[in-house]
Amino acid sequence: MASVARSILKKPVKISLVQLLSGTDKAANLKHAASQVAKAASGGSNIVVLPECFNSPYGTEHFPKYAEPLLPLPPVKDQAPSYYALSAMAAENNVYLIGGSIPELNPSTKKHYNTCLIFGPDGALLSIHRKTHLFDIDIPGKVTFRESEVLSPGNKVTLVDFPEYGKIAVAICYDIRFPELATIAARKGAFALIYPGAFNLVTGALHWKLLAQARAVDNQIYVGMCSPARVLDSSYPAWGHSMILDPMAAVLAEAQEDEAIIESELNEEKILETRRNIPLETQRRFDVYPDVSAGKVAYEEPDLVG
Ligand SMILES: NC(=O)CC(=O)C(=O)O
Repeated sequence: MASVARSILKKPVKISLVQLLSGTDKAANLKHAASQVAKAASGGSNIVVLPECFNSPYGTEHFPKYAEPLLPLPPVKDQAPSYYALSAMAAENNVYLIGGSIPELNPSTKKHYNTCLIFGPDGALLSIHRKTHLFDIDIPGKVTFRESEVLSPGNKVTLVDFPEYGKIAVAICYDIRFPELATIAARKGAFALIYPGAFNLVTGALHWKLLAQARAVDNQIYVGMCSPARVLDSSYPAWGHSMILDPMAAVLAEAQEDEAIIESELNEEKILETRRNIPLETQRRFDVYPDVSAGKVAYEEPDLVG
């Protein structure tokens, strides 16, 4: 039997997911995001989450046009308006901000990424997650998408320490389909898995809630999935239905398709109770499936920040 890191949530924390309505005007998107983050914070949230590609439309044709150079950190102010807008949103509202994602350009390699920036309440950058599994699918006649035509993948599991509360794993959208990433983060002590994500009307209807519940029930921790609001006349209408689930995979809060802010309070007792009642962590049989735990984990690699 294997021992695992306990999930630690030092004190209850209120989290808000902003299901944001974005359009084609980046400056307007940033301004609107700032007003919605302020609204979420004024309701008492300590952690606020924005959706995938909150500053731009979602689509391979849009990524290069909206991309900002972030490296070397800190980025040049007038080239990275989204970075500085997110930092200001966190500082002005005294919240931790999981800044959805933005298209990123690495100016030296010319590679593009789908990148989440995470800021602390003082406005300092805490971590960066680049979407690790690119969304390349083809369901004939329904949905075809090839992020890899434009984007490069990130290469790590991102576990962010929020010193007052504990650790949160952050990944983006298609990353949720890979349970290994979530399980590694949970074993390293995360109390929540947060996924900014933009599923579509085909896969959203089939898999969005299923995957959220699967990751919660696999790992017995909180899960949050934060979508853009649905814009039916856009090239990629998002599924919406941002949701927060508890460690038993019960839905605590769910948006519909329109812009909305959903919130929940997370506490450690619910994690511990779930793990007491269904004690998966002491029942695992790594002697039967040792390869699952033996892989080299890129989480150990240096983060871009720090
Ligand atoms: N947009 C994504 O990255 C993922 C998605 O829509 C899906 O997995 O389905």
